[in-house]
Amino acid sequence: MTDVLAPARLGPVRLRNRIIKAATFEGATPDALVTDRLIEFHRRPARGGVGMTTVAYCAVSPDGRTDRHQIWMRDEAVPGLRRLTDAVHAEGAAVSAQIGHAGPVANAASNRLPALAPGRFPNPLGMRMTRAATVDDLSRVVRAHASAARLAIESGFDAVEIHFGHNYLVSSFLSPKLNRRKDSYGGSLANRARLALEIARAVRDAVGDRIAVTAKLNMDDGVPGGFWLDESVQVAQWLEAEGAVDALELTAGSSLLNPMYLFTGDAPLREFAAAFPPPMSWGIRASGGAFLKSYPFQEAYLLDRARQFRAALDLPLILLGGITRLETMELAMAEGFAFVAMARALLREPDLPSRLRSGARSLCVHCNKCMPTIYRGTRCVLT
Ligand SMILES: Cc1cc2nc3c(=O)[nH]c(=O)nc-3n(C[C@H](O)[C@H](O)[C@H](O)COP(=O)(O)O)c2cc1C
Repeated sequence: MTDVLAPARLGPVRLRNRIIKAATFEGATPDALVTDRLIEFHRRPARGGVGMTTVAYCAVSPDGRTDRHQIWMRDEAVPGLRRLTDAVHAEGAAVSAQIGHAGPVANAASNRLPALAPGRFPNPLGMRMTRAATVDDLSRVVRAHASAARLAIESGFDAVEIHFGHNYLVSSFLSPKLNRRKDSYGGSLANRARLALEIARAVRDAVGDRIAVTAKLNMDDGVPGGFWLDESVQVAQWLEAEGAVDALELTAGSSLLNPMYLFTGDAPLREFAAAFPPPMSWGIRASGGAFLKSYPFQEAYLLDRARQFRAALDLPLILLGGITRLETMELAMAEGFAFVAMARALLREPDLPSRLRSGARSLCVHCNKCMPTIYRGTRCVLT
């Protein structure tokens, strides 16, 4: 059986094992540039034994950030990113840059730029209306992904992960609920998936086989009328046919409409509301139960859905979602997944991978109180 702790190939890159640190926005880039704190954030899981860590989030343009404190890929960011990738490599791990455009999840007020979306609708984070993207906007976004991927190579990254999930821009185009366009980017699934495929192709053309390309794709949005498995499997098959990605990481949920669906576990309503100034905090508290719905946590809670992709594709797949134990990783390997990705368990214990073989158990309790810390420096509140 495939050993999750043995070296593996991800496209052109060799990883020392099959455990990937999933993207968790670090809240460590106040000037939208790399800081020592961001480097330390990634050095820890690298030293702790992951095969690859993922820097989140590297927006492809200033309006593609969820807020103005996030890095966007530009020449000025390269020297800092180079220091970061050197630090991770020195620990023996590889490093991926999550690139993407936040679309309707962008905070327009913070960015001082409109949030792009398939159409015009309220953007709760910036308390503004989104701007319906024109075809020219979309071409600019496609080119920006290619350029971000080229900068990732220049910065020493081993991979880029394109964000196709969580109702960020591409995921909002995939959603039949959010995308009501009448042009060639709306309507049929082929039209709603056009942006995803154009971006994947542009990124692959830009990087060739110099680095690995992965995409983090929503299997479902967790929203009535949203993007659902049957459509997502088809999009994954189109991505496979394009040969544009070396692996797919399977996720779920909507940062815009149902954030807890991403995570499962407790909904940290009080802590989340406290992360915002009034009147946002009052609004969150008032509508909290509806916005921050809690779902019971289960080990490998995305596995049932991910199996449908495993059955329909040859492409290497990365299983994500509530993976905390070596047995679960072994199960994922036995079921044909090529990698596993972990987020919260590695915030709790960045060195967990190095202790798995000796029987270590994760101390993460899925309280999700790490989630609202993204505004002040992402961390596990229990450490
Ligand atoms: C604090 C925090 C920040 C996150 N930030 C991102 C992000 O920037 N991009 C992303 O795609 N997912 C983000 N996620 C989601 C994780 O990558 C992952 O999909 C989710 O936590 C489920 O994995 P887990 O059960 O191993 O935690 C974040 C999760 C947490 C807890």
